[in-house]
Amino acid sequence: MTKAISLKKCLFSYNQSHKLVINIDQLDIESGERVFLYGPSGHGKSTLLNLTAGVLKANSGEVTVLGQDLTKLTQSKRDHLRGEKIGYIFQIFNLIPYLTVKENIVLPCLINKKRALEDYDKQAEELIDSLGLREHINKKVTDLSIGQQQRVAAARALIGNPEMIIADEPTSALDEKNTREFMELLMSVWEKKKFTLIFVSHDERLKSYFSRTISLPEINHHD
Ligand SMILES: Nc1ncnc2c1ncn2[C@@H]1O[C@H](COP(=O)(O)OP(=O)(O)OP(=O)(O)O)[C@@H](O)[C@H]1O
Repeated sequence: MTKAISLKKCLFSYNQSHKLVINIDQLDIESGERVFLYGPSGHGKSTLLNLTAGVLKANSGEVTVLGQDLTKLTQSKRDHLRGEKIGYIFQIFNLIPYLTVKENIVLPCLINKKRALEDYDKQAEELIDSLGLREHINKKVTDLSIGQQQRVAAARALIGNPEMIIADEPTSALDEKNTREFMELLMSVWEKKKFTLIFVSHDERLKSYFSRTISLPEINHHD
């Protein structure tokens, strides 16, 4: 199996002279793995996701993501890699309020050519069906419930078949029923596409959906 993510002796602090927020000796995630990353607040979960998505750059060490060492790439090359190969689902959904459900979903294809498959319109339609959004397709996203909005955000992350999906506490605004529905839909799409899935939550009950659990306090020896 090839590695989707490999961190070696990775150190990161928000300010060079201040405390280490990330101090990870080794972390490997295989392509196609579904990984549940959990840990209490402040243990660096979002920081680690931002390092693997190339939003942040490690102070030292190696952060190899989808075959490229991000510590050796410029900000703009890291941005390109993220736009082409990584779908990000946020805690706050970051949808564009004045666009419809479908317009929000196809946005990555308009911004990034490599995400724009020839049949991206067809794929948007398929995701709309898979995620139970058919009756809402032409509504503005602000007219949707919170659970529905998070499914739009998931479809937007999934369009264009990114190799990796990073989800940062995507269920934290959802109630129990919507959380269950969201998890089941995300897993049913994973069954079809087998992308690498890195899912962060402080809610340990969700770990049963994943093939591996990583406890951040066990691997991150931060200050
Ligand atoms: N932009 C920033 N500038 C300086 N320090 C930051 C910044 N973002 C986070 N931190 C600090 O880095 C540490 C890790 O934060 P991070 O958000 O990665 O943790 P987390 O595990 O995701 O927490 P939560 O579960 O509360 O979201 C915290 O001590 C936090 O205060």
